[in-house]
Amino acid sequence: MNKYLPIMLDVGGRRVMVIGGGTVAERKAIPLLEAGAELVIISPSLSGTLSAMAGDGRLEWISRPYAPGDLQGAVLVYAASDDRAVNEAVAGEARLLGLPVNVASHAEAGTFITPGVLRRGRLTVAVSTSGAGPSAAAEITQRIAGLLGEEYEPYLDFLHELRTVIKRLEPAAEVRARLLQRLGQLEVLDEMRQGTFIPWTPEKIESWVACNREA
Ligand SMILES: C[C@@]1(CC(=O)O)c2cc3[nH]c(cc4nc(cc5[nH]c(cc(n2)[C@H]1CCC(=O)O)[C@@](C)(CC(=O)O)[C@@H]5CCC(=O)O)C(CC(=O)O)=C4CCC(=O)O)c(CCC(=O)O)c3CC(=O)O
Ligand SMILES: NC(=O)C1=CN([C@@H]2O[C@H](COP(=O)(O)OP(=O)(O)OC[C@H]3O[C@@H](n4cnc5c(N)ncnc54)[C@H](O)[C@@H]3O)[C@@H](O)[C@H]2O)C=CC1
Repeated sequence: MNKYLPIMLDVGGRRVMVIGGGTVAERKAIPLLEAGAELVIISPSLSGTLSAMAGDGRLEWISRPYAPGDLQGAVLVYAASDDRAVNEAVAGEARLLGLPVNVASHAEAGTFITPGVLRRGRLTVAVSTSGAGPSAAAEITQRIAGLLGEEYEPYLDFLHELRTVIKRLEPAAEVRARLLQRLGQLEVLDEMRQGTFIPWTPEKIESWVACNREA
C-alpha cells in the first residue's frame, strides 16, 4: 500500500527535463523553477506562460519532439506530453539511466508522483493520495491551508535563527538538545498569530540561551 517514499529533494542548479509543454508541464515546471532547477523543456509547442518564461531566459526550450538520448545530464525527468507512447519511451530511457521519472498520463509507468503542496516560508506541507485522487489531494491541501496561517513563515524564520545560534554556541550535544526542545515550547507562534510578537535582539537571544542551558 505505502509504495511511495516522501522526500524533500534539492534540485538547485541541477538539470531537470520536462517533455511536453502544455498545461500539466506548466504546473510541474513552476515549482521546479521556484526550487532553483535548471529547467529544460523539450516540446514542439509551449503554453503561453511557459513561452514567456522561455523568452525571459528562465528556462531552456528545445522546440522539437522528444528523441532518445535527450535525458543525458538530467537528475530528474517529467514525461508530460499528451502522447502515452512518447511518455512511455521517456520513462524507458529514464529507467535505463537510473533517473527518477514522473509520468503524467499514467503514473504507474513512472517512479515518482507529485503531491499537492502548501508553503509558508520554510514550512512545506505535501499531500499525496498515492495517486488515488489527484483532485482530493488538491482539496485536502486547501483545507490544511486554512489551518496553517501566514504566521508560520516568521515563526520558522525565528526557529531557524535561534537554532543556528544554539548550534554555533553550544558544543555539548546534551545542552543543545535541551535548548532546542525548549525552543519548541515557547509561545512565539501564538504571539505572531496575535501580532504581539516583538523581535528578539541578539542580546535577548544570548540571554535566553544562557538562562536555559541548565536542566
Ligand atoms: C499520480 C499523479 C502523477 C503526477 O502527476 O505527479 C497524477 C496523475 C493524474 N492526474 C490526473 C488528473 C488530474 N490531476 C489534477 C491535479 C493535480 N494532480 C496532481 C498530482 C498527480 N496527478 C499525481 C498524484 C498525486 C496524489 O494523489 O498523490 C497535483 C496534486 C499536483 C501537481 O500536478 O502538481 C495536482 C493538483 C495541484 C493543486 O491544484 O494543488 C486534476 C485537477 C485539476 O487539474 O484541476 C486532474 C483532473 C481530475 C482527475 O482526473 O482527478 C490524471 C488523469 C489524466 C487523464 O484522465 O488523462 C492522472 C494520470 C493517472 O492517474 O495516472
Ligand atoms: N498528472 C496530472 O496531474 C494530469 C495529467 N494529465 C495527462 O497529462 C497529459 C498532458 O496533458 P496537458 O498538459 O493538459 O496536455 P496539453 O495538450 O496542454 O499539452 C501536451 C503537450 O505535449 C507536447 N507534445 C506532444 N507530443 C510531443 C512529443 N513527441 N515530444 C514532446 N512533447 C510533445 C505538446 O506539444 C504539448 O505542449 C495528458 O496525457 C493528460 O491525460 C491531465 C491532467 C492532469
